[in-house]
Amino acid sequence: MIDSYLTSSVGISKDFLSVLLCGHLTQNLHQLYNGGQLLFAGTGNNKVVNFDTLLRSDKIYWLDRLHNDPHENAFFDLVDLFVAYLNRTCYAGITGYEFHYALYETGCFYGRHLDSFKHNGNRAFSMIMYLNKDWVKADGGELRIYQPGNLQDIEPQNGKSVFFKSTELEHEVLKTNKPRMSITGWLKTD
Ligand SMILES: O=C(O)CCC(=O)C(=O)O
Ligand SMILES: [Fe+2]
Repeated sequence: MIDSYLTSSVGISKDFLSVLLCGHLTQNLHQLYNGGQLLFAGTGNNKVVNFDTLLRSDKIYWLDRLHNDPHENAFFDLVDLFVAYLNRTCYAGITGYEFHYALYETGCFYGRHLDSFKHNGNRAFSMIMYLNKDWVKADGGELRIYQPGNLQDIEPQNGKSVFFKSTELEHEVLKTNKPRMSITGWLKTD
């Protein structure tokens, strides 16, 4: 993931999460969704909310070690290893992170945006991991990344992870034709 990030500014790994862990996390996400625990991403915030609800229609739930969920914790263990490696080899200076599950219902999208705004200024890197078995092109829901003179469309296939600088790359999620699941997060600096 880091190699491809260094060559093209967009890191992609096909198997950052194992198939087994993807299965468990997908199950968690289904349970949270069926239990009504996923909430519209803008809900309950400050004035940023109005802007967000026009732009995005995904539902989210924040992961937390305090949930004591073995699979969420296995996920965080993996992120800890990745962050330690990134800090050691690239002097990235990451001191924290935040991750949420996301579910885009059929017809949902997330318009073109940058992840790092004033209100979440210390987001350094964006990471997205997809939890969608048997995703095909007709399902839509690509992550579209804008680089100067170049559009990159990434299909949200199971286990695939994407990594890029939050302050630099604008991106959007194209309309999905079936429910689309992921874990999205940010590596942060002080
Ligand atoms: O799910 C994706 O592919 C991207 C999500 C995203 O851009 C975000 O949550 O900020
Ligand atoms: Fe984003």
